[in-house]
Amino acid sequence: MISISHLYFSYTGGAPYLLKDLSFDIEEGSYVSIIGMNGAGKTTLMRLILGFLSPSSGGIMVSTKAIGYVPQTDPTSMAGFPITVEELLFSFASAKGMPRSGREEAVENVLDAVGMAGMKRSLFPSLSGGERQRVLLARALLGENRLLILDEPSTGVDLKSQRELYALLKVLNRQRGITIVAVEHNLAEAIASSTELIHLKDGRAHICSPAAYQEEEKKELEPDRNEG
Ligand SMILES: Nc1ncnc2c1ncn2[C@@H]1O[C@H](COP(=O)(O)OP(=O)(O)OP(=O)(O)O)[C@@H](O)[C@H]1O
Repeated sequence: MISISHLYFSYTGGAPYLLKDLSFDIEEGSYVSIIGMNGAGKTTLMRLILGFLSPSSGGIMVSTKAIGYVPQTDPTSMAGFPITVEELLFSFASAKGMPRSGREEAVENVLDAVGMAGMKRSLFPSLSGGERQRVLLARALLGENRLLILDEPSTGVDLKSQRELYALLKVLNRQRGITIVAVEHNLAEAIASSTELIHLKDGRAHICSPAAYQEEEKKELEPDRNEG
């Protein structure tokens, strides 16, 4: 679904590169979390995949245009803009050029999918962090999107709502076959939810299963038994 080949990127256009010679594929139906230290380039890689940035060299191929993007929720945004959940989704459906006749059903369906149908008349700014995140997820699902790209989905979401949110993402991935790519600070959830991890370190990408990642981390923490 996404194929990255010998990708180099720097914000200055030349060396030193933030991302160096990245090559990997993200298969349809996978749930991939991009992890790494602050400043490792996670958001940059996500923006490259979304096409908001262009590689310095190398290529990125994304085989679908049906991409839903879930940005980080900002609790202060839209505070003075009293739009209801339903209105927010209608305006997005309309901006996407979705035919008027199908909009109501499409909005109902995506709100159902994220468990927010009962709150469609609520004002968006009055919702909790977790509820807002669900509405943004619903918005990203409009138009039968098959690829969801999320930027730190648990930011501003309390622990209980985080658990619900990741359970929902897993259902969308495992049961509906939606491919998920998430920039993730929440390592525990990344390990529990993902089928693969992309670990960015020193400009390189290490692709591994969550189990292999945990094994590697354990080895790094263990004292070297052969020493002494
Ligand atoms: N528009 C920009 N122009 C120049 N440098 C930038 C720009 N955006 C990010 N950077 C720099 O690129 C590096 C990687 O940033 P990026 O946001 O991709 O990292 P990250 O892994 O997402 O970090 P974090 O975990 O802190 O969110 C950082 O050193 C950052 O300062």
